[in-house]
Amino acid sequence: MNLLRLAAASLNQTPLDWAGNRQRIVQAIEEARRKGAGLLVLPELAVTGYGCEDWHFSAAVQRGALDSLVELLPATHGMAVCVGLPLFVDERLYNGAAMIADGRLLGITCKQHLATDGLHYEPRWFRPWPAGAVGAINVGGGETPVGDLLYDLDGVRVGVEVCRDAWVADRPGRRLAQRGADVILNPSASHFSFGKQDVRRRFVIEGSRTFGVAYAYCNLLGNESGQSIFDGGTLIASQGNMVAAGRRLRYDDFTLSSAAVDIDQCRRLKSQAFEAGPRPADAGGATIVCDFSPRTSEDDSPSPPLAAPHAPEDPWEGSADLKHEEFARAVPLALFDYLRKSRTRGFVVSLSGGADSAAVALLVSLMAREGLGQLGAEGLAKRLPAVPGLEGVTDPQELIHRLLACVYQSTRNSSETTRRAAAGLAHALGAEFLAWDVDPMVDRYTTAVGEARGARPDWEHDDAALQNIQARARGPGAWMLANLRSALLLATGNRSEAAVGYATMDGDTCGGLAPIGGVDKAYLREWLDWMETTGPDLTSGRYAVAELAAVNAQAPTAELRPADAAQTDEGDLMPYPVLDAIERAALVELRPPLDALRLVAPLFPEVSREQMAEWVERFFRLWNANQWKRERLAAAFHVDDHSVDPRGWGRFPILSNGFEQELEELRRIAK
Ligand SMILES: Nc1ncnc2c1ncn2[C@@H]1O[C@H](COP(=O)(O)OP(=O)(O)OC[C@H]2O[C@@H]([n+]3cccc(C(=O)O)c3)[C@H](O)[C@@H]2O)[C@@H](O)[C@H]1O
Ligand SMILES: Nc1ncnc2c1ncn2[C@@H]1O[C@H](COP(=O)(O)OP(=O)(O)OP(=O)(O)O)[C@@H](O)[C@H]1O
Ligand SMILES: NC(=O)CC[C@H](N)C(=O)O
Repeated sequence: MNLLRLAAASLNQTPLDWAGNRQRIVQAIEEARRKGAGLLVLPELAVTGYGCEDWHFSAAVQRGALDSLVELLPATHGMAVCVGLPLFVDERLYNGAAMIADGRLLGITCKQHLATDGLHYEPRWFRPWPAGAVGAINVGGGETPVGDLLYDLDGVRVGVEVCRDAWVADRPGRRLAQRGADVILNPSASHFSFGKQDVRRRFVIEGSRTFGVAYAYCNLLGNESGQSIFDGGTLIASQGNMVAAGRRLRYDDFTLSSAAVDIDQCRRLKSQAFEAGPRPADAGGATIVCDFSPRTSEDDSPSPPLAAPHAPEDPWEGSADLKHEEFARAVPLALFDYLRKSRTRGFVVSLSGGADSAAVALLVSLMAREGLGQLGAEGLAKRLPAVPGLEGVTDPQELIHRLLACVYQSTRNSSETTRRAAAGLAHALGAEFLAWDVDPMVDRYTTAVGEARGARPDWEHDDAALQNIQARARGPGAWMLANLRSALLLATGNRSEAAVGYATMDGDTCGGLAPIGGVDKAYLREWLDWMETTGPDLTSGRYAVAELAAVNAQAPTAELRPADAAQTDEGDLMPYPVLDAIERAALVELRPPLDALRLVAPLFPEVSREQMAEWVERFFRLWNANQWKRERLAAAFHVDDHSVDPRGWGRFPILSNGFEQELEELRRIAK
């Protein structure tokens, strides 16, 4: 048998953390060696971190990456390892993946298809490497080939697709297979979004089947640099079957999977099924030959196909509620890494008893529970050295009490229902709960401004100003509490309200981080219902919060107008499911108002066309008027396939003509 034990590791890296990134790389190499692996793939740009932003341009960073690579060489003794780093060649910067074998740097493959989609802006820093081209650079005093390379490790031929290379129709994998690749490695930095792992599984399995290779995929893990979440979730496929799949969304520094693949069987499949045509004479590229053999010991056997294409330890991956499970894991992990990497001591949430702030507090508690479940008390305390007093805390409620403070801030328009819901939820989670009244502050401002202007604001004429002063009066106290605890103030805004600016700037937008800014309100309410009755299947068991009933029973309301106005969000705006449908038509599909109406109207047959036209117009007007606000919202995690965050997915001019002509057309035709 011609067996090779392949390993793929996901790493929780941090931009510019030279020593830490190296340490995790070395730990993964050691673990792979313990598992008997001969070849290991590590994530894209793992040496520097993927999210270095404009510091990718820095010559010092580029030199630091090569120095780090040279330092790593001895750690690869007895193994072949592929690891990503930026590379400056002939006045241009490339996204590279170095292949090291038994301490020797063989070459660096460069990414051919840069990520430009969604929240990726790679072409700002990197250039795509032309297929077939080969160059050279000097690393550590030696000439190293770079570019479109195939590595021949004592007869086992290994090629590399760097992340997006595998997402395009014209995959380099096909040419690598034609040139004789037995194995393709994919070092990735592929951000989390709902359901996306299934796409990755498909191209890994299909790559292995159609190219007749063994395919090993790895990704970054956790919240690397602030906003993007990475799943981890290593994958290894052979002959069209998944043979290893790592666990996703873990709190570890790294995770590793390995599988033994039979190179002879891959070659058999290739000769029987791969439409390679004649071996191309002019495909270009270079094959780097090395006498190091990555093959496994005699007593290994080929790994059998997995029963399901995900980690066998994680049945939640096959759940009908996968989206809810993913949300309950991805955002808490992102919060954990944010807390850890920002070296702050915990979180503060202004808790209203409504859905948004309840969801934010709940996500923090899920972070604490799952962090404790996965890492144990000692492991968790070690990962959060900036938070005092965590040593020996084994009770999740006690842990949450240390990490989360919630405050209810009433005005005369607050109700007993919301106060009780807030107190009940904070208690159920174990969070510290405080309450104070902000009415005196609201009164002071209203009186002072009114007296100075010679007219006290009233509800008939000054509705928005009187609402906003209440939301703003809640800011200073919440910030003060965050300062006192050296904690992060979490903003509670969701994507639906960001789309239409339904929030007070410097009021309920206060905060440094917006955990639910990436999801729409209709989904959030669905998730909260599920959290009340079912909940995720955590390490410590299934976790549902019955006390959410008091939150879920309410219609979303800002509670800013006097009680007799019976204010609701949907009364001010439109039903949230309608808002989300218009948002998708307008922001994802970039449809003008009339097209949006034609798309959305059939989804809600109970709504008259006139009413729907009014809501479509309202959406476009509010969307247009509030770009400036979105530019100032706290950073949100990217979790859905789109977002309204101008730093990431959704860009729009702050000033524009506001669809005036298109809205005129909408009104004319809708009548
Ligand atoms: N293009 C532009 N560039 C820069 N700044 C711009 C601007 N246009 C307005 N502005 C400024 O923004 C101000 C208006 O913005 P802002 O003060 O935020 O207030 P605004 O957007 O007018 O009103 C806030 C809305 O959010 C709702 N709300 C508030 C709080 C909580 C909740 C809830 O759901 O709980 C809902 C409230 O019912 C109201 O409909 C203007 O006075 C002006 O100074
Ligand atoms: N009485 C309150 N005490 C503390 N914070 C409040 C209070 N009222 C509003 N807030 C803050 O303002 C935010 C915005 O209110 P908003 O109504 O949009 O959200 P919510 O009350 O959490 O949910 P919902 O919209 O479903 O009622 C809240 O999430 C909360 O952080
Ligand atoms: N780093 C990348 O190349 C990302 C590619 C791909 N579009 C993804 O999101 O996974």
